[in-house]
Amino acid sequence: MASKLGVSACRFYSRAAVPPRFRQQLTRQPAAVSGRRESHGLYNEMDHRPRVLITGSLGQLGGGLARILRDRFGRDNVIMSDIIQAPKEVLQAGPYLYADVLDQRSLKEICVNYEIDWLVHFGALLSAVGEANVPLAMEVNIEGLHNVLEVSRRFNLKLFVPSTIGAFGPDSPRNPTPDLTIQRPRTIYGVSKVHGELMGEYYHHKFGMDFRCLRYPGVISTDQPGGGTTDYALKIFHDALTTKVHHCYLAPDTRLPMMYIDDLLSATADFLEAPEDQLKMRTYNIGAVDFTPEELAQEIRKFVPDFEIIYNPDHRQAIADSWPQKFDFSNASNDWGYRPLYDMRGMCEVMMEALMQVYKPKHKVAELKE
Ligand SMILES: NC(=O)C1=CN([C@@H]2O[C@H](COP(=O)(O)OP(=O)(O)OC[C@H]3O[C@@H](n4cnc5c(N)ncnc54)[C@H](O)[C@@H]3O)[C@@H](O)[C@H]2O)C=CC1
Ligand SMILES: CC(=O)[C@H](N)C(=O)O
Repeated sequence: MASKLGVSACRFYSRAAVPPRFRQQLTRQPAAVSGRRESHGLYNEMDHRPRVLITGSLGQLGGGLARILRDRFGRDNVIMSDIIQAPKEVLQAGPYLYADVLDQRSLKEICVNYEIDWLVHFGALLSAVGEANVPLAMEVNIEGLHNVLEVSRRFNLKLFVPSTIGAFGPDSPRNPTPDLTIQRPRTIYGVSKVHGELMGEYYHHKFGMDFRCLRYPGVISTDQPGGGTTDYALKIFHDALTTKVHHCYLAPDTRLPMMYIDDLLSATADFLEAPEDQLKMRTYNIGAVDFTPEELAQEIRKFVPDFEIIYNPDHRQAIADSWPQKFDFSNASNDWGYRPLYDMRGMCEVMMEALMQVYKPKHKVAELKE
């Protein structure tokens, strides 16, 4: 497991903007990725690696994806962006820009000036935060999506937009939830994500856009989550290693699909690179495990035997009760070879190992079991 720890145990960040002088110095190695547009001169024309822009990249998922894509395509070919100031580590790790997805003109400028080929659209408000501010969620998640769709159409970009288990609702089959079924979500987050799936597929059929979408489950990592309904499954690990008590806002038997971040990031990078002829659909479910808070607490007790969980369900319970309990991701496995590596035990081990590096000096934890 040790080799995997570095992937998720910290965030990866870079420097503020790429000045023109820096861009002119860029030289890149040839590689076999087709579909690269003609260069207008700032970059080496022999380089066929894609240049990728990630919006909303300072959240839970963006830094990790940037690191994987930089390993594959080169440091300077992956441009992180967001509307907040980046920490020093981000600024040192590669290009970082201010980019507001509500500003279509500046997105266009970035795509032209940096010769962007692929756009990964992570800028969003998650489920719990979205319910607390519906007008802002509509702006960022719907108007922001319209902007990236238009920019991608205009400049012939490959566009990746993640969706979520939250794109399903109480009328959907919940155990398991297939790719194609009833979707009547009850949150603005879910409504905006179904809208994103349908708009992307429409742009694919109408304009031939290479739109790709994965429906993610709750993502487990050591990082700070963005304000979703599945966030308890991250905080519980920190609490287990600090106070040894977790106050859970969901009921003990609330089952939700989840996956460890390393699986999610490799799947996303592989899906981005999958040849078009392998894709029978544009939107796929992916997942790995599903568990309840009580099952997760039991697993954590193998590492911290006196760990306690106290249940106080709040408004997030209704959201969780309307979401899938188990995801059917067989189409992703069959069509483009998706295979998660982490089961629940492996995920708990890697989380505990990573967080013990952070908390161990202050807290004694049971030895990891073989
Ligand atoms: N983390 C998870 O468990 C899951 C995430 N997803 C999706 O994956 C994507 C990324 O998720 P996370 O990294 O977890 O989200 P996050 O909430 O941690 O980060 C979102 C980022 O978007 C940025 N943002 C907000 N308004 C913006 C604007 N106007 N312009 C540009 N950026 C803006 C925020 O500053 C933040 O850094 C989202 O679309 C989310 O819906 C889907 C399912 C599960
Ligand atoms: C599953 C998600 O989309 C996200 N983590 C949330 O809980 O809102």
